[in-house]
Amino acid sequence: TRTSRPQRILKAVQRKATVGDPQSVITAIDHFCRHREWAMNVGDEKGSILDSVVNEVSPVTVLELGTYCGYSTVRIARLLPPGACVITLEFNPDYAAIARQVIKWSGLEDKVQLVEGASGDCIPWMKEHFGVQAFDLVFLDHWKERYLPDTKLLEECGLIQKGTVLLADNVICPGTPDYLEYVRNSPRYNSHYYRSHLEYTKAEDGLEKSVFLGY
Ligand SMILES: Cc1ncnc2c1ncn2[C@@H]1O[C@H](/C=C/CNC(=O)c2cc(-c3ccc(F)cc3)cc(O)c2O)[C@@H](O)[C@H]1O
Ligand SMILES: [Mg+2]
Repeated sequence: TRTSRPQRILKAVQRKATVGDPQSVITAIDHFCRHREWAMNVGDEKGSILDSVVNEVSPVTVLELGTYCGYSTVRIARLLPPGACVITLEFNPDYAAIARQVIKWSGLEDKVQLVEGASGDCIPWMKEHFGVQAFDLVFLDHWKERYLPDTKLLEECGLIQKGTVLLADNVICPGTPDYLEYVRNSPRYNSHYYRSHLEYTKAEDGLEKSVFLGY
């Protein structure tokens, strides 16, 4: 096919959503992915759980690993008060370009810093480049085998401190067994599994919320 799936998702947003209205962007993507073409957005069901965790944490600085088309970036940013922001990492330049347009369409560009690069390369620069002390919330939704190494890297860089909340997508499907084992068995995390479904399907999936308890 001439266009990519992310390009078709952006077209659906430009056709169906209202500029400056984040909810209409979310609704347009969910409708397209449910009725036209499945895509790996966190989706509406798990997205509502993400919303509730964002509202509970009311974070000032959020880190998202894996922007893709920016669907969860918009979900998170729309709930942030003035002065709060989400830094989202994406190493695929084509996806990053689409996500920038989706985020712009939603009118939330002032609350979002999209960084093009691999998480393993960017995380060590977070403090220096963005003046981040520690993240209040980290949403993990990138390559599943990167969840654990990046969590350890965030710990080593002092970007996870007492009270930081990690929220991980897809802990059942596709699954992140080594990450789950780590956060569930570590005495330094308090973990909770939110049972749900794989986006736009009836398959089981869920989000794991892990609160760092400090050293
Ligand atoms: C180290 C590094 N640094 C920066 N960006 C990175 C990065 N590693 C990946 N990225 C970026 O993040 C997104 C990748 C997301 C990976 N997500 C999934 O694979 C995924 C898959 C499913 C799924 C479930 C059942 C199926 F049958 C098929 C697929 C559902 C999901 O929700 C997923 O998230 C993508 O935009 C990629 O470029
Ligand atoms: Mg996912």
